[in-house]
Amino acid sequence: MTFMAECSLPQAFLLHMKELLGEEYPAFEASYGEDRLYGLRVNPLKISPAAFRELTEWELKPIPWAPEGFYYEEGVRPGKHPHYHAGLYYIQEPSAMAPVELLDVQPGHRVLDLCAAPGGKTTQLAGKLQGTGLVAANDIHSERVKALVKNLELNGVREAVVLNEDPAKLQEAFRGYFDRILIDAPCSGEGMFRKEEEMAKAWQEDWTEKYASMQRVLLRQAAVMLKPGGRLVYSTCTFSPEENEQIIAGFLDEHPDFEIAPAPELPGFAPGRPDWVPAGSARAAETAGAARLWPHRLAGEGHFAAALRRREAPEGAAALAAEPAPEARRAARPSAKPQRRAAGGRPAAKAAAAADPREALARFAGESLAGEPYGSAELVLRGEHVYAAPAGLPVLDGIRVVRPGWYLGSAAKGRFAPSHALAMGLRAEEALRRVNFTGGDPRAVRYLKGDTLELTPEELLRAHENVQTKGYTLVCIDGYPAGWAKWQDGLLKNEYPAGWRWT
Ligand SMILES: C[S@@+](CC[C@H](N)C(=O)[O-])C[C@H]1O[C@@H](n2cnc3c(N)ncnc32)[C@H](O)[C@@H]1O
Repeated sequence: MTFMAECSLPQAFLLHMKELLGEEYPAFEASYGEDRLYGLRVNPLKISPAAFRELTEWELKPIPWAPEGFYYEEGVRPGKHPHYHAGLYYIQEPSAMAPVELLDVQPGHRVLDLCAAPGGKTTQLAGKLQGTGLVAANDIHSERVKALVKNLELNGVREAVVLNEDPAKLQEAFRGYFDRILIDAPCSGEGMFRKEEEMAKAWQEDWTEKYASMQRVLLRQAAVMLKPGGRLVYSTCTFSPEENEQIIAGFLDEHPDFEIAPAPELPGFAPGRPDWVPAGSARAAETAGAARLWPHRLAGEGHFAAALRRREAPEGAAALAAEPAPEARRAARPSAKPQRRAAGGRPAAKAAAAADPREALARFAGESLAGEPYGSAELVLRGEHVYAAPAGLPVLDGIRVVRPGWYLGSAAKGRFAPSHALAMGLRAEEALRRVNFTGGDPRAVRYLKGDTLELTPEELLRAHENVQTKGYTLVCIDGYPAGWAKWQDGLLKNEYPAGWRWT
């Protein structure tokens, strides 16, 4: 027995795995003696994997199942690099990159990430959407939603709405609405033991049943929100069949309009195990189409993912099944001109009575942006705060909406203060005034620490000579936005948010 298995893994877990894996068990157990693996995923909303590999000095090895995923060497600290603060990559465990790859997200899709915090998979989904469609990122725990919001902002995701709601309440508003749904379910986390020893210490034998009952409910709720012809991926980072094949088999038995979309044959992926489903399930055999990522069969900590397709409804029934909820119908009504409404049901006229933040935004855009990067998005107001909401969302009255869209900034007394999220969602050339530091320039880190910097007028890059030197300046690192500053008289006044600073 390895040191790790002997010292820290729960005995009941090991016995269960031994029983399940039989001959394969020694290899599984030995994997706990191996070093954990480190992964990052390049953010295609910012940079292509090839361009990032050119830019970085790190040695990166491709992760076979994720085109943007790479292993990095132990000792590298990707969270402590200016490129991290420019949102060029997300640090993610390699096998956790698999579920989104099975979801087959295409540009223009409406995607739901039902259990999204802290947002690793949401940022991956957003990358697949390439700035089109929308991703609704939901999590039931409000504290965890804060990290989700931050990660979406850091990664420059524009087309996201962030929800903090019980899925039971989402069902009506989003009935038959989504093309793709990811349920990265809360689970007993057995695949995290090598990465986080604390998880192994906390694990309890009854967790599998506790989580399985939550997972059954989540899957049923998600199914209601999927369009006929749509696809849903259910994933966990645990090995127990009770939380994996048994959940899928039970769901298929209850839902004749769903079928497994078999996982692609990728290096190291193992099939699901129908033999681990107790007798009595009519559709257990189909669970072979799921993917199991085992730590002894591939370079990753372990995951389970099953892709499910909702069959197209027969003619006639199709219209009924895809019928959106009344709220969705109202919002989906075509209008001649993009609506500009106040959030939370407040009449737009009332919200605009004082000074309209949208006018302040338009003035700011004229002075500091090349056009209006939020395009035809619906501008949503919350007091003095302005958001660009993705098109086609249903009305979300009664639902806790943490972010109704891309947060653009706020206007107090008619002056617009652009948000950090706006800076992170821009491309460098969308700002009229910018400064660029290389990743190796000490001023990049000083900017991220919140320092005021000296900057000659020659270093200030203006889109054309009519742009005033004084004003909001987009600070870029190796050409990628990292935040705002204000240039005046040779000084770059730092606008990097206090809570984000490099420490
Ligand atoms: C495995 S984690 C998600 C990790 C995330 N997908 C990522 O890649 O960063 C599961 C999440 O489910 C959330 N959760 C638990 N019960 C939930 C429920 N009933 N509805 C929505 N989210 C729930 C937890 O707060 C937790 O953040």
